Amino acid sequence: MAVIEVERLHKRYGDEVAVHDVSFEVERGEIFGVLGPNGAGKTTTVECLSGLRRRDGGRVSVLGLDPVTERDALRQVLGVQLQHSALPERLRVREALELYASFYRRPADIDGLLTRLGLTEKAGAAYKRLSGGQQQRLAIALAMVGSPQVVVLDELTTGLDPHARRATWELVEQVRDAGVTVLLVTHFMEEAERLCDRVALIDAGRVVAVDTPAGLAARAGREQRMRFRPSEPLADAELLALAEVTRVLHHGPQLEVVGTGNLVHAVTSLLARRQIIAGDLRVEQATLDDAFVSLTHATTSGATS
Ligand SMILES: Nc1ncnc2c1ncn2[C@@H]1O[C@H](COP(=O)(O)OP(=O)(O)OP(=O)(O)O)[C@@H](O)[C@H]1O
Repeated sequence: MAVIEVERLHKRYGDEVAVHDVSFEVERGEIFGVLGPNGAGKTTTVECLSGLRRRDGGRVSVLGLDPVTERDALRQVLGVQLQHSALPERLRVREALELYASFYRRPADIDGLLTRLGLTEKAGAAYKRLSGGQQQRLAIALAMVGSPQVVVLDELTTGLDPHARRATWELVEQVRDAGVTVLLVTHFMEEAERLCDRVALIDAGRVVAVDTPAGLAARAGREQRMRFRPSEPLADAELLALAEVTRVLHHGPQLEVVGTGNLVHAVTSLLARRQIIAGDLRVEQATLDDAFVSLTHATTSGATS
C-alpha cells in the first residue's frame, strides 16, 4: 500500500520553477531514496510533502492526509529531519527530546530512544558540545520522538566520517525494521545503494527514473567487464556463444570478458558447468554513479532551467 503519493507536484519560488512535475509513490515499510544533482528540487519536494511548504500545483498525500489542509494531523504521524536543522547551542540532549516530545500525543519513551541511538551518556550534554555524528543521531531521535509512521531524512550523513556514516545507516535500518517508512534525500550513491529499496532520480525539477538501485545502474547501459585466470583452457567460442558476451580479450594467462546484461551470472554459470575455477576474478559493473551521471545534467550553479 502506498503511504506517500506525489502526483504532478509543482512548486515555484517567484519566477523560478523549482519543481516542474514530480510524481512517485512510496510503499509502506520501504526506504525510498530521492536522488539528484544540487538544485534538482529534492528538498523542495520533501518540504512540500512534509507540510513545510505550500505547493503551487499537483496532489500530495501522506498516510491519506493532505500536508497543507491536514497539517496538524500529519504532524502527529510524520517525523522530519531537515538539512541544517540547528538547535539552540545550550539546549541539552534530553531537554531537546522532552521539548519535541511535548508536541506529540503519543511520544516515544525518551530513555529508550536515547539508548537506541547511543546517546544515553550525552543526555546532559549541550547541543554545541556534541560531535557531528552525535548531532545527526540527535536529529534522528528528534524525528522519531513522536512515534511516527513515516520519517523524512534530508542529507542525513553529509559531513560525517565513514564510521559515523555507517553507524547512521545502521540506525536508519533499525528505524525501518521497527516498521517505519523512510524517505531519504541523499547525495551519496553508496548510501542509496546500501539503504534504499527504490529511488527516484530527480533532475531539474522532474523525475527522470524510479527504480531499484540495481535497476537504475543497469539502465546506465555501460559495458560490464570480468577478468580472471581460468584453471583450464576455455575456448573463446564458448564464451562468445553466450548472448551476454560481446568480446573476449587475452592478457597473458588472464581472460577479459566484455558484455552487457547479466554478464556475471552467464559467465559464472558456464564456468561452473565446465568445472573451471576463475582465479583472481575481478568484476567491473555499472554502478548507481554511472546511472546518475548518464541520466542527470550537472549544474555547476545549482540553478534549474
Ligand atoms: N527559499 C527559496 N527561495 C528561492 N529559491 C529557492 C528556495 N529554496 C530553493 N530554491 C531554488 O529552488 C531550486 C531547488 O532547490 P532545492 O533546495 O529543492 O534543491 P535540492 O535538490 O534539494 O538541492 P541540494 O542538493 O543542493 O540541496 C534551486 O534552484 C534553488 O536555488
